[in-house]
Amino acid sequence: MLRLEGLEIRQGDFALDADWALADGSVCAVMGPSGGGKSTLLAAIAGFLAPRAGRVSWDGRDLTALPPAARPISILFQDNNLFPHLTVERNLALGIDPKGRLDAARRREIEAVLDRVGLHAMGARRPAALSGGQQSRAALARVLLMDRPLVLLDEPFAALGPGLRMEMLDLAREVLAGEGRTLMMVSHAPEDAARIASDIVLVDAGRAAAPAPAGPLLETPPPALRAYLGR
Ligand SMILES: Nc1ncnc2c1ncn2[C@@H]1O[C@H](COP(=O)(O)OP(=O)(O)OP(=O)(O)O)[C@@H](O)[C@H]1O
Repeated sequence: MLRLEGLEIRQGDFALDADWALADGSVCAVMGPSGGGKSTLLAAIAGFLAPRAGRVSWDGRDLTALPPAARPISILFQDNNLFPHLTVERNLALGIDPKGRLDAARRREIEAVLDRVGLHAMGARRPAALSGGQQSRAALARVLLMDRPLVLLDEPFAALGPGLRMEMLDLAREVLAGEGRTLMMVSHAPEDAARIASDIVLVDAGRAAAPAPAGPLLETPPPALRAYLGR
């Protein structure tokens, strides 16, 4: 279980506090006004930003002092973080081994995750030879291969058209949350949250509120969320 205990994040003049836990297997949308601190919250959980006070823990283990790579977390950003000069297969291999080694067993493992995300036999291509949606699938395949229990999505599908974005959200839920992983995703689109989120964390006015069930919150949004949803 992810737990944020008395977490205080400072970034220049900007301050954000959080004190809550997120149940395992949740699909949690992180919502709130622009500049409210959604990406900052994810960066602190992932370990790219050291908090001024408090702890980030997973299953009771304090992660606060650990570098990002040592945390049970993978993070997916909008640009997908695929190296353009490397094949999809090599990009995926780098997700689990800093040297990106490819032996026969590793190749089979990579082929299997590529199949799961709908990229059968595309491992030899470079990212430029894939469509935008296929690149998103490759990035998702790398997260699958990394097999960490907490996955943070910082608007990875925002550049895709609405139909394709929904397809990718469904796929993310199916292949990631479907196996018991916990998902947190920053989203600007209420329909994203309505589609896959079990919970919503509202980030506003210097505070990341505790996760609350998505259905009731979207149905009767509090003022900060209503403004954000444009209602
Ligand atoms: N490196 C930095 N130094 C100082 N302040 C920063 C830095 N990066 C971001 N900020 C500030 O931190 C606040 C939160 O930014 P953040 O990107 O987390 O917001 P967000 O909710 O993700 O916004 P958006 O929805 O626009 O992406 C903003 O006020 C921003 O100006």
